Amino acid sequence: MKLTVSNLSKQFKNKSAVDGLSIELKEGVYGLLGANGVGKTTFIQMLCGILSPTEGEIRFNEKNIMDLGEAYRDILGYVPQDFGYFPEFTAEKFMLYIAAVKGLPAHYAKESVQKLLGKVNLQKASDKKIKTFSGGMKKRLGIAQALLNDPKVLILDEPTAGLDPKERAYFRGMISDLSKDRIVILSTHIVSDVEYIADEIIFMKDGKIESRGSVRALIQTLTGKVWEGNVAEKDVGKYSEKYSVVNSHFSDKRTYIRLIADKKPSIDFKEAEPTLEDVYINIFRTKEAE
Ligand SMILES: Nc1ncnc2c1ncn2[C@@H]1O[C@H](COP(=O)(O)OP(=O)(O)OP(=O)(O)O)[C@@H](O)[C@H]1O
Repeated sequence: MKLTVSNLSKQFKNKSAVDGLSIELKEGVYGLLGANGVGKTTFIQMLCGILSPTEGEIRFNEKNIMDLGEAYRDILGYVPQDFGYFPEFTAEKFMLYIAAVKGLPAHYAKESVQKLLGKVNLQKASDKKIKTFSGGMKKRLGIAQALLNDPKVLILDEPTAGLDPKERAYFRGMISDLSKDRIVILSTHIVSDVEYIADEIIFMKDGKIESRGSVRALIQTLTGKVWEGNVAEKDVGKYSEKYSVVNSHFSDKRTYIRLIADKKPSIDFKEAEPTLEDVYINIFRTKEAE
């Protein structure tokens, strides 16, 4: 199974939201990371066949998804950023409604609705109206509806926005469980959402793929380049002008700084273990500086 994106572009008037993007995706979890506005949603909407590209194409197992039409929608699950949740519907009624829209047979729908509500831990809330749900419950319902057709390609756009840390952790576990035999694409600007569950990270910037690889490989690119130290407050500006500062905070009369540099910046610094957050900030900071 593969999803092949070739030279994909989307132009909105004079704005190029996606710009000549090519990638091949196989079974596994992909974390699509990038700051707000880099083109993630536009890319995802094209992957779902909701938006048509200005140029290029997307193929599922060598067939253009636009030509596949309904057959592609049958294998696709999509959790959009904002979902129209029908506040007066109960969770079960909403799921049955989506199952009908997806054309699933009624007897099969009834059974899988209960199973899926269980999977996302909403079984007890199945007869509660959606307007009474917390943000996390709505997100979980969004995932459950996307799974109704047992999709081969599952796409989630900013799925953890508005969730608290506990809900985020629960969500990560759930995605890991779902990833077998599927292509799962998870778009986010939050590194920790994908750090532990993605087989591959795709950094997107200005409508293009800036960098990609496994978490481990990406982190390794910064080995020996991440430093942390405590410096006098008057020197903070000097370091932030010269280096990519990942983190800084004032503590105990001095300022703690974590930065990226090819060589040890001064005797006040010691080498630190790189993280994916460092990679993210380095990519976006370096480019901004240019
Ligand atoms: N329908 C549209 N018409 C004009 N410009 C658009 C349209 N949709 C998106 N854009 C622009 O294209 C760029 C990419 O937007 P997109 O929503 O894809 O980014 P994103 O990475 O998903 O950001 P976010 O996380 O904020 O949704 C932005 O500059 C945005 O303003």
